Amino acid sequence: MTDLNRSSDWIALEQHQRDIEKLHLRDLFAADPQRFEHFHARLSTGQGDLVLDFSKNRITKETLPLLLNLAKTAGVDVWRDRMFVGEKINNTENRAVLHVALRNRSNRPIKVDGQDVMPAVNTVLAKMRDFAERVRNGSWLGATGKPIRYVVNIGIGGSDLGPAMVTQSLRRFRHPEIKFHFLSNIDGAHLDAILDQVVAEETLFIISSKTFTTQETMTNARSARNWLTSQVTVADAVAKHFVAVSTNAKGVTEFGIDPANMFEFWDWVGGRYSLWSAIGMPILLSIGWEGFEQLLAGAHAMDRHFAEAPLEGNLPVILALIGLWYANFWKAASLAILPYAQDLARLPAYLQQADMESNGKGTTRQGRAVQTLTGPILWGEAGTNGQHAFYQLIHQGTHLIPCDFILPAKAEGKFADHHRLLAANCFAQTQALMLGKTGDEVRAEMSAAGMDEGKIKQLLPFRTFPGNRPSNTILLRRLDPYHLGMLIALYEHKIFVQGIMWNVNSFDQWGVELGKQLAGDVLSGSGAHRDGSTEGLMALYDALGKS
Ligand SMILES: O=P(O)(O)OC[C@H]1O[C@H](O)[C@H](O)[C@@H](O)[C@@H]1O
Repeated sequence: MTDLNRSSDWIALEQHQRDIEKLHLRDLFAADPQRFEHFHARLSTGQGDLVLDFSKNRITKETLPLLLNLAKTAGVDVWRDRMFVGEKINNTENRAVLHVALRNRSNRPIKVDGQDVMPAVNTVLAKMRDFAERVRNGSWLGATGKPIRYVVNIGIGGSDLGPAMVTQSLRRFRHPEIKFHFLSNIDGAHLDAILDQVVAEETLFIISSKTFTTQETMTNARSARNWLTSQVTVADAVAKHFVAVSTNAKGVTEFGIDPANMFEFWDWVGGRYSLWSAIGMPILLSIGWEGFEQLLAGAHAMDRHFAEAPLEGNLPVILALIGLWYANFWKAASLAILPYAQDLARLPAYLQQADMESNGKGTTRQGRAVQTLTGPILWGEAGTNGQHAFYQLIHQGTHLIPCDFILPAKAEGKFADHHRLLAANCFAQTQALMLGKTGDEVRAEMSAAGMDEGKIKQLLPFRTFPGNRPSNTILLRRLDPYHLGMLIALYEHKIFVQGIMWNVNSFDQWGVELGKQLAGDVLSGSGAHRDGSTEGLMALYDALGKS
């Protein structure tokens, strides 16, 4: 395949960027009162509504068609179809990429190696449902006969971030009597802090690990097991207080967990795409089967849209193209995710793994060095908190930071009256970024406030805002399982499209291996890869640790 950045489509986009570089969004809006109409897309199903407003971007009506040409040249639609039929598009691991099968509520057969995966998916879902119902209704008892009141998920990366983010995001739908904790860090402080908040006899530990070999998870699991058996001394304690989610049945059995208490998934589920699988067990325990099914249904609705909608009206495709437009043609290195919903506070962390572990790559699918910038540095924080911390840089700093604002429309909960303020801030920020504030406006404002000319002159440069800073706004009808499913799947497919266009394999993660390997060397004292800095630090660590 020829590099996309040498194609005529790419060159046309470079030229187009130069042509519109000087245009200000203010003027583009003034020139086209219908700009919002032209530049927003919406997925409405019976149950859900998700709107993507991309009008506040540095684009004209020529931009998207040019980007769509590039998407077609890259074969986005062909690769998308290959994913949905279960082809092994994860070429470095020779695996299919089928998180879409986990939420395939139509049950249409999807085959891997000639075998339909749907019966196995449905069997595990049924087993999960049965188990979750017993825990939730109090009929699953701990070893001393008490119902479960605490769930501790032990996992890291994809076996932590998805369930933790979704459980927190769907706080309002949670089981009223069960508390959830997510243990991930190898730092004993994490385990300590969580064990302080639970009662052994009423605690269920879920060991979540695709491989069941991850150092952090296995260490925490062993320590948790020791703690539990020291607290609950009756026979069979582990069987009543530990379940496992994994693809590695052998590892689970060796750990001492009954295969009956293991929930399986498969190698065609990437860790960072696994919350829809048995890895979602904490979500299911928290919100119950109906909620979990809604989460799957919302994602499935987005899958169908992604699979079926023409590229020009396809939300994940549009979001991907706009991201690529900034990364490759404006050299914007980062992307800020700004959810205006406190319950979505972990979404940026979740998307960091989803996006950066997927597209943070420098090697093409064919094994050559990529020639363009690839996955963005993703970061963010819930609004309005971020406004009082880092938005300064987004408004007046020297970096171009494209932003995704995310807002549920429905005001809910005990203090729903706050929601108007929240929404007003969200809209105002996107507007401020886009419009900025001209010198004339600042001057008029200051003189209206009675400021003298000397002061006005002095402060003018500091109080002007350049504006022309781009953002998308994603509006959800409400924050519920269905809409969250839509939202997560939107980003998953966005990442997919960008990975195809950058010609990287979004579904491996070799980049995390070296650190793991060296940690092993350091621990064993083999010193195989030692250097002066590391030697020095380790010696001081030993000395200071003993002082
Ligand atoms: O689920 P596990 O096999 O324990 O893996 C947990 C995580 O660790 C790995 O190092 C990868 O970077 C992640 O993609 C993965 O989600």
